[in-house]
Amino acid sequence: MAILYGSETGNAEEIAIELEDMARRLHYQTKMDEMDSFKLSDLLKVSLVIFVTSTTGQGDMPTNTLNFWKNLRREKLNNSNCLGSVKFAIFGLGDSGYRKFNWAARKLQVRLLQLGASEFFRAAEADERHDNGIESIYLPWKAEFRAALLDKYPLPQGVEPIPDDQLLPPKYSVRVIPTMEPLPKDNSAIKSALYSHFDNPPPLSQRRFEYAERQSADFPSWEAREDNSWESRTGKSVDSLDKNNVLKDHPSKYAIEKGDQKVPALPPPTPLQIPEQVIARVIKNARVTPVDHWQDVRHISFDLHGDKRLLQRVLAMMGQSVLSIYPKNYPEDVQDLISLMDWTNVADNPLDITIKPTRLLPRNDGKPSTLRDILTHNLDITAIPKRSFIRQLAFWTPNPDEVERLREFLTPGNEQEFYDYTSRPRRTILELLHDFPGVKIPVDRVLDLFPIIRPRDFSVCNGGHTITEAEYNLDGVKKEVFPLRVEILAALVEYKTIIRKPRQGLCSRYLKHLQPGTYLVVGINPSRGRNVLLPRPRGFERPLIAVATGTGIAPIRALLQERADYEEDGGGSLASDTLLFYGGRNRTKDYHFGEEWGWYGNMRVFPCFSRDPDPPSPLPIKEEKDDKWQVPPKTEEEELVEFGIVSDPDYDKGKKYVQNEIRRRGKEVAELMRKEAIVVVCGSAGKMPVSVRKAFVDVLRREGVVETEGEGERWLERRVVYWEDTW
Ligand SMILES: Cc1cc2nc3c(=O)[nH]c(=O)nc-3n(C[C@H](O)[C@H](O)[C@H](O)COP(=O)(O)O)c2cc1C
Repeated sequence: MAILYGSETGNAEEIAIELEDMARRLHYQTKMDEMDSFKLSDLLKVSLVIFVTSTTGQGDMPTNTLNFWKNLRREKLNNSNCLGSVKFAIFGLGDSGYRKFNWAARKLQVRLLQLGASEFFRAAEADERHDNGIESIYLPWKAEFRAALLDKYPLPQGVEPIPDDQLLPPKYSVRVIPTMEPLPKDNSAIKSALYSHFDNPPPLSQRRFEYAERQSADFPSWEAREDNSWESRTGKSVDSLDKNNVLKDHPSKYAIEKGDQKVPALPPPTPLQIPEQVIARVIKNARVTPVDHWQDVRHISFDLHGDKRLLQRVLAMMGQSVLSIYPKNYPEDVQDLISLMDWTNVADNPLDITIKPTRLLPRNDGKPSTLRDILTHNLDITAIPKRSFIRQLAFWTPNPDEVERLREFLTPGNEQEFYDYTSRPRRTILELLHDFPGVKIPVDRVLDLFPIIRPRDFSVCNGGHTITEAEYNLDGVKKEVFPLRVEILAALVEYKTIIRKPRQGLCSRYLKHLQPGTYLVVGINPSRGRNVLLPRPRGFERPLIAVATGTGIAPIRALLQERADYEEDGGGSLASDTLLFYGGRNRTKDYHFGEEWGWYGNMRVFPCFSRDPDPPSPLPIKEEKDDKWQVPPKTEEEELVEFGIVSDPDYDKGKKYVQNEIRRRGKEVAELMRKEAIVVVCGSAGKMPVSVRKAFVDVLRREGVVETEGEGERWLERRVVYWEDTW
């Protein structure tokens, strides 16, 4: 059985892990992986395929399915019945707050059926908005699915399912290499990496990175060698800046500072092979909201260095790109886990990893990772524990009370208790392990147990010439590659939970403490909206109606800067053709980039702040003509209801939201809609995009562009470009 998932934040992956565990207990040979790791022809080699996929973007397939999906959609497969022998089932994950609920799963199902595959069990569509989340659909579906498997494909006589309390063999293979043991003969990569960096030079990007570091005037190598205050001051690990050498390759033999290692406050730079990677040097990390504001929003600038071709590609993305930051765990948390699990003696030995999850990125210098490496860079030890983690944990404690408590969480009917212990207080894996001191996870099971850290994506918030404005010289040294400047606007996830513990997202904590001068390895890719928003040259000559709430302004600012450049370059005139609706809480607190909008002569900005006391701007003057909106005359209250301004009293009443403002500016909006504007809506998911779309349809009707709501919807689908990026 193949279990193939498409997942952005790990929910679908967790379901896939659970389904694999179930299938292994029914004696299936399984292969569980990202959809993209599977070729179409591989589908013909397995008896059953389970697809588990979430939906992202606006009804889009997740990133790790895009290759597979592209292959599946190839035109030459049409009418070929090429998947005639494939039997499949689909579990979809979505959020009914989005218009295109569970579209990825639906699209996949339709295409598989078109190509002749048959569905051997009913598809399910889980909704994150459901009271008990995805589980409320998943748990009963899984039970039925298991029963259907046993019914349709019964086990041979005398063979029983493996009970849940019996340990399955590990899926991945991890072994600690004792320091003095001769290296495995069959593993020449490890051998050469350990013994000689000449055989195995680091990739060019790593060498450039090290070169840049050494050239940097603020890297005092002598000071770094004499004491490690530099390390704790800058958070950079000195070791990672050194050339590969025998001292580094055999630290236990040659280490100078034995026993006197100060733990740096921040994790060292990522030594991982990140796809589409560039080196980013932090230039600025400024909090842009006042300290008394509830949310810490950071405006962070980076200079990008790296492969020239990739940098050219970044330029071509014209600000419509996404920076993927790979957060890491803090040394103190890693050490805490190492001590808790009794791994101290092996934590810094190289590991021999032969079978590993696809998403586990190897080191970029070809060297074997140590346990401490993978705990720092690869494994998410502060994630909220999922079911599959707890299930496995019960095997690793000798304490029967702990086993019982762990198993209780998973007993059907105890979903609420599980939720109250894990998600509600946002308890971390590390905290859970402190609650169960009997648990000692063997090193060879770490990859089976811990989830892998996912990169966090941030929309680049600058475009046009601001991308190429970075200094060509770094500390007076001529660079061999030219840096680009990209900026992000990141709202940090920090809050107190019901157990009153302050919480920080893994990436938020990492970003919060990033110091200027720090180097990171990041990924950069075009945003999903790029092709929609930037068709040259016509795209820039079309009017723009932009709607942003909070940090949703990021991709819009990049687009505005790109368009302004186009105009300056004589590409065309955008005069009076841009409307920006911005929604925040308070003008003085979260009007991100508000001071910049005056620079654009051709743009009208309508900011609205839900928590500011200033009154909403007056309703538009009604035209006293013969249109049907005139009769019968309405009271002001009725008018507010009609225009949807108070349609949802709890949400809208007395407040200023972007959708209200769109209705108030109906004339200007309709004028640009008639000129086939590009409409972009960015910010929080849920009610905002739904209300905004409704407001646009109302405006089209009210201004006589269309007659009915259905026509209004069609106008938005076909006559304008309508792009949503909400999360
Ligand atoms: C940026 C973003 C866009 C989304 N778009 C949709 C959508 O168009 N339709 C839908 O049903 N769910 C949508 N969702 C909801 C996800 O499918 C849902 O949260 C799911 O549990 C995520 O699973 P994953 O972690 O495996 O990706 C979206 C979520 C995010 C964060």
